[in-house]
Amino acid sequence: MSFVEYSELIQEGDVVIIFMGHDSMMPIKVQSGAQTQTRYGVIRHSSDLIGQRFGSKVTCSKGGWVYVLHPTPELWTINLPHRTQILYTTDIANITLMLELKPGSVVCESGTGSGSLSHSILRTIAPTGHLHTVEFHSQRAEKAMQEFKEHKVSHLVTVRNQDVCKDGFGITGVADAVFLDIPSPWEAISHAKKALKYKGGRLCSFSPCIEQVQRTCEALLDHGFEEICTLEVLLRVHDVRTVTLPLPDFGPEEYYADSTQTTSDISQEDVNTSVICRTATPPREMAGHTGYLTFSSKPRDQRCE
Ligand SMILES: C[S@@+](CC[C@H](N)C(=O)[O-])C[C@H]1O[C@@H](n2cnc3c(N)ncnc32)[C@H](O)[C@@H]1O
Repeated sequence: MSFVEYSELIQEGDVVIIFMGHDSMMPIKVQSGAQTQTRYGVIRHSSDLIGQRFGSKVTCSKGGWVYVLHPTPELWTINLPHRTQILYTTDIANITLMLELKPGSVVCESGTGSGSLSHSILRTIAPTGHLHTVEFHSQRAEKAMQEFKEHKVSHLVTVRNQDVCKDGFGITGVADAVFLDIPSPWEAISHAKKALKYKGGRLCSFSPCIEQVQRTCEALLDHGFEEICTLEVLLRVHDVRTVTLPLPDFGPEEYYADSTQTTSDISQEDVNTSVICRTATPPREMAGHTGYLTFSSKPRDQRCE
């Protein structure tokens, strides 16, 4: 199992997502001889998991069943152990699109945090790209390295335990894109510029407060970045329900005289009845603020042509 390649069968050491419902999942590491307790009973790793197909239905000791899913970055984001605030898939999808990430991209990221975004970046840039991720909290950097190894993506990522605002990303002129999720991104813009390719590249900074956005935009302008644009991505979940609606009033009966349908074709019952239909309504209020995403482009460095 790897986060960047699909495997058919579950093996010792794999991470498996135990799916008990859309809002009830947990990640487990498969170890022969180990057991995992669920509300449906025990799952025995040796007999119930190892050698089974990813996606199978597994019956637990109390007779209930769960699905055993192959991990994906999306499933990891909603199941990972939180060491920090994390980015969720709605923002991650836009970051991936707007940074123009693709297989082979070289990307810089800081801070690594809990590695939620890192896993999505890695899946997108595999098999030939590379992620340089910088985290100044030593235990978080250590834990991220360990997870990348367990998830078989460590060949695609370099974790540096340093302050990105002081020491930068540790590379010069090779990145296609830079992503910042730190409290003072404006202090890292010069380092981002240095890390990006001489022919240019894309930058994104995530900040929850508009004052942080303002300072970052000023720093981006000072360093010659172009196409600066800030987005807030809101997930609008529509509520699907059944409603009863009165039939529309098409006016007095004589109006039917000109139509192909005559009044005798329409029964009084039809005219007076309501229709039952399925409808979807958006929420009246949106309490979904995560943060602002500020994107910009570094233009080609004229001096290096
Ligand atoms: C909100 S978390 C990042 C979460 C990450 N984007 C994710 O999706 O899991 C911010 C991280 O940045 C780190 N950090 C803050 N300032 C930093 C700096 N100057 N250099 C390196 N890391 C920094 C913090 O230690 C923290 O782990």
